[in-house]
Amino acid sequence: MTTAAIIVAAGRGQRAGGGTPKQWRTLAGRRVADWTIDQFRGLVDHIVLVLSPQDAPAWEEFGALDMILTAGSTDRAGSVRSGLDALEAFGIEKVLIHDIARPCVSTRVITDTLGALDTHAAAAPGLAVTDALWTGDTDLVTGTQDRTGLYAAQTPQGFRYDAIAAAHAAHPGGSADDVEVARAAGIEVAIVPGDPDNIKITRPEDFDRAERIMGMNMDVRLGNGYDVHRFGDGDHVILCGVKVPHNRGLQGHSDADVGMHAVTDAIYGALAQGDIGQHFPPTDPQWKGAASEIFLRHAVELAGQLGYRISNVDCTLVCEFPKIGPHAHSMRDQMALIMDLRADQISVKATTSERLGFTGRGEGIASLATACLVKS
Ligand SMILES: Nc1ccn([C@@H]2O[C@H](COP(=O)(O)OP(=O)(O)OP(=O)(O)O)[C@@H](O)[C@H]2O)c(=O)n1
Ligand SMILES: C[C@](O)(CO)[C@H](O)COP(=O)(O)O
Repeated sequence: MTTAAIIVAAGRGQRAGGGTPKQWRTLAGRRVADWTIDQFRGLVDHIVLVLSPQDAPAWEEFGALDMILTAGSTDRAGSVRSGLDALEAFGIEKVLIHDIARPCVSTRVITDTLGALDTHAAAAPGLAVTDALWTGDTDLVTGTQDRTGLYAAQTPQGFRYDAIAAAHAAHPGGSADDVEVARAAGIEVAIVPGDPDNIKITRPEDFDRAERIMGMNMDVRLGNGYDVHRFGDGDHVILCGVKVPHNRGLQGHSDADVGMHAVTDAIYGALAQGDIGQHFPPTDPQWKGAASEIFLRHAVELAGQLGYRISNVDCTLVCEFPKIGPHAHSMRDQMALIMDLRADQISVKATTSERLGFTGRGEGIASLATACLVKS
């Protein structure tokens, strides 16, 4: 079934204060929007980001990524409708609708909601109300409200695409959420277990709460990689995916890209998934002369499959020659492309070993790398 997530991000975040709309403010080192969007990557086929026409930098930035962008409206329901319209030609069967302001949403909540659509026309996470409920007038309690059968509604709310698109088109407006729109059209909505951590950033103090939740749930992994290749005949070396002219070549079973091998091993190391030789044995003739980006792509894919996001990578090449400095930026950009990361998440640097040891004598090149992976 073709799936999509519509992430509504056109609100102005008035109640959160702070001047800048809450989705563009920083939470635990990254913008709220980045956390939220990343949670849906790999779980759905398409992501639609609904943006305000006022947020010009976001249009430019996210337009360069693999997302569908569309303009939101002055109310949430209008923004959702715009997201649904943007998906019209994509043959979507299941669609999730999520607030950008819920960055702590877990993979479990997303997959449960999506999974419930196998047997239900609509499903959404809800939390049974456990606190007593009062009615009040300014600072006085005026009564107690029966909490039986009451739930706090969360997102993502999931629907069969055709049904929710028709329901929104027919709705007069003024809905609290998409479940209300669906129910008004006679669609039955199943409740999947919500998550107390799936808070919506609404007021200023919610930023601290969300940061605490993220800190508690975050699994940060570090891995290191080390590799050496000796020089042999040749007129160039391949380092971090870039061909560098040199009076020697590097010897190896593959293309001997010592830098990329160290980075690949650092990722496998962080995942506790062995090393490059285990995944691509040097005894296997199919890897003879292979481009090392095959290995790096595999490690990156494995990280994604295991639910990790690569936060950053740092790679150091150790050699007297060739000089790395003039090529370091191209190496960084090439690895960013292969790993689908931003350039500022990758560092490629070099050092000599002061003419000491095998690298100092020009017998080969060594490389060290560190990778930081995060699961939240
Ligand atoms: N015209 C709107 C209003 C809201 N939203 C989105 O709907 C979600 C939930 O709304 P809310 O928390 O009310 O966000 P804001 O409208 O931004 O906040 P406020 O009401 O405090 O201004 C948010 O992800 C928000 O960006 C939207 O896309 N378009
Ligand atoms: C859709 C929603 O997140 C469900 O809880 C919520 O209703 C939207 O936010 P608002 O604060 O009600 O605008």
